[in-house]
Amino acid sequence: MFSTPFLDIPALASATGTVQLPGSKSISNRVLLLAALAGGTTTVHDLLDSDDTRVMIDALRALGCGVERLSADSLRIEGLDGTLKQPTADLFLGNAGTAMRPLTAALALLGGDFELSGVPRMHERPIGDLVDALTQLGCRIDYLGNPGFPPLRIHPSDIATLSLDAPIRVRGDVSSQFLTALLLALPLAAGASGKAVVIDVVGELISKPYIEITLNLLARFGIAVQRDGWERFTIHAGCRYRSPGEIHVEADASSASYFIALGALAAGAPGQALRIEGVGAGSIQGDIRFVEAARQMGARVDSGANWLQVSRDAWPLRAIDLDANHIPDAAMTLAVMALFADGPSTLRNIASWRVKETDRIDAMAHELRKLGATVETSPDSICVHPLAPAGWRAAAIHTYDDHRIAMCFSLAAFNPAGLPVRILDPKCVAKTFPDYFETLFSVVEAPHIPVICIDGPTASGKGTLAVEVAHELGYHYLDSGSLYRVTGMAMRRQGLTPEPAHEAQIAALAEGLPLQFVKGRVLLDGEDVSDLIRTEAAGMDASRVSTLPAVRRALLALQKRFRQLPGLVADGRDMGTVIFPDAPLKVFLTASAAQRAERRHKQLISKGISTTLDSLRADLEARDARDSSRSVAPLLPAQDARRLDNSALSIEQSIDQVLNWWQDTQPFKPA
Ligand SMILES: O=C(O)C1=C[C@@H](OP(=O)(O)O)[C@@H](O)[C@H](O)C1
Ligand SMILES: C=C(OP(=O)(O)O)C(=O)O
Repeated sequence: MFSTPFLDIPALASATGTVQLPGSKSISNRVLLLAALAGGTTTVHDLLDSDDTRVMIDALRALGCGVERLSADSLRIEGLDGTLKQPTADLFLGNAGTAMRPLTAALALLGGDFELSGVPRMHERPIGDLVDALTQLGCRIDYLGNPGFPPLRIHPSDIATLSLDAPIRVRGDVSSQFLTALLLALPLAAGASGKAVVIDVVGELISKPYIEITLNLLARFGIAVQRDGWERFTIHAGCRYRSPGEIHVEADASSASYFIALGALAAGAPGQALRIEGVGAGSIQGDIRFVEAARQMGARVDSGANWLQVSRDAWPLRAIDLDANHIPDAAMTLAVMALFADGPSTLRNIASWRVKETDRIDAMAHELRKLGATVETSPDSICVHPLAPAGWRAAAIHTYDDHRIAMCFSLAAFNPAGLPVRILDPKCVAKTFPDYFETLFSVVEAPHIPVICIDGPTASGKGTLAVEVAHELGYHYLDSGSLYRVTGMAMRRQGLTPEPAHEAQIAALAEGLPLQFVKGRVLLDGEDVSDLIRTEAAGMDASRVSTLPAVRRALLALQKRFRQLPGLVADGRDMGTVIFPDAPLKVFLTASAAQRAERRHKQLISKGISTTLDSLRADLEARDARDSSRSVAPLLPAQDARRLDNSALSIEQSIDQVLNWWQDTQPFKPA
């Protein structure tokens, strides 16, 4: 996950490969609650691991439910079977509607004293219609803040005394999650009372396909519900939750929408499609119908039961006019696709957008306008005009702590103007898809991946500076100075010696080195070799392999391969001059020999190695002279490098300077 203040996505061109998507949020949280309400053990596979499921799991644990994590995406749940082990708890439910609404209903019926709260935005998301329905039944719920909104206090009630004779009326026109909450929880009452429970929906039910997910999963847990149109739902008398034992969660169809759009937008080579695995035509999620809308706009989509294959067909895309009430979440993706269409596109009947993670109609309009688009809105619709190539502007997209805004605006990086897109607070994707950007970067190609080169003499502090700049920008990091040392070490491990006779083998080894630089450490195939490559012998081997031309060529190729999305910070001695001569920012870092000698002295003393300042300084000066006068790859600043003398600067000041220079190269105005 990118936890940086912003993430810059360079202009993207094509997309190919396969993505495996994380589990469905809507299915995961329903299954977790149903497994907790049922008796016995349920093993859940392919569960979504994200903020929304974590708050649900933490809540179930706080209620005394046994939850054992088997792996990152599988859990074993010991159900409560109708009896709470912890009848009092304060539950924090973040911004997860699928936790707040269903838990409110379940806890109101289970009996106990609970406080339910969330992030500030959750306290602005309505819950009054659900509380009204539960109050009619005889449950006691107080608002702790504004009436109609969380936080809530739920008081104990006796399930035996609930009024179940008349149908329970619930409004369905603000959120379908109120009806889902009642459907998931009321089997408790139907079971305990031996009476059928009838729910009547008041007003036109929105987001209907989510009710189908609820009914489908209730059936998997042994609860049959009779549905009469979308107005009346009857839960059979005496029903009981029965665990299916094992259950698999499909991949998230709403998350699939970004990749379906990607396939439609990216100019892939003919016959090359983007493959999406884990969800397909057999999905129980309503958002799979995003495929129909994408096809209407011009995507070519092939599908199997649990896979999709997408490529660009019509170009520009065709404008669309759609009642998107059935796909409220995925429809946001259409609003960004509309920028690439042949006319204005309108999405209608989406008033619920206004009460989700943010007011999504206003937020989408505001951010689309920043890209240059003309956008019209009404209380329940949005109309987006396409952008001509010259109309696009580089924008820093505010994400309002809304995962879907962050994800759908990443698609703007396909703009024909070749502009990057800045996504502010990219970690908001943690709600449902923590690795969204990593997954995106694994299948897209960018014509120009940015590189920041930081070259300079030994002990100038370039390693520390480069690591920090990479960290701030969420970029990859290349410590090129360690490459010959690692190659030497890998060579010895293969039983080879630094002789010309082994040159080809060493070069082959060097080119494929499975190297990573993580938090200032050097990892070779996952093993931390940072200290091993710093020995005297490793230094000797490094300088001997560096004289073999085939090895130098192999390492050149290896270094270039570090240039990956979203960008790279490379430190060394010839990054800006030889390896990445087209880098948009090159920094030549220096410090006085006296300063560098002092820093090195402190470093060695802290490691218990005794030495004198004078001798260190003399060594450094001699090395500088050798480095800058040698005929092969002398240590010289690139012509277009910016010089930074950090003798009198703190590390923070140096980082700020480089980040400011970087900002100057970018087309974004400060956010
Ligand atoms: O039941 C569900 O899992 C959901 C229902 C929808 O909400 P509304 O019914 O409020 O539209 C949807 O937007 C949300 O992301 C998940
Ligand atoms: C509306 C959403 O979430 P929630 O489940 O919190 O309602 C969403 O994921 O887009």
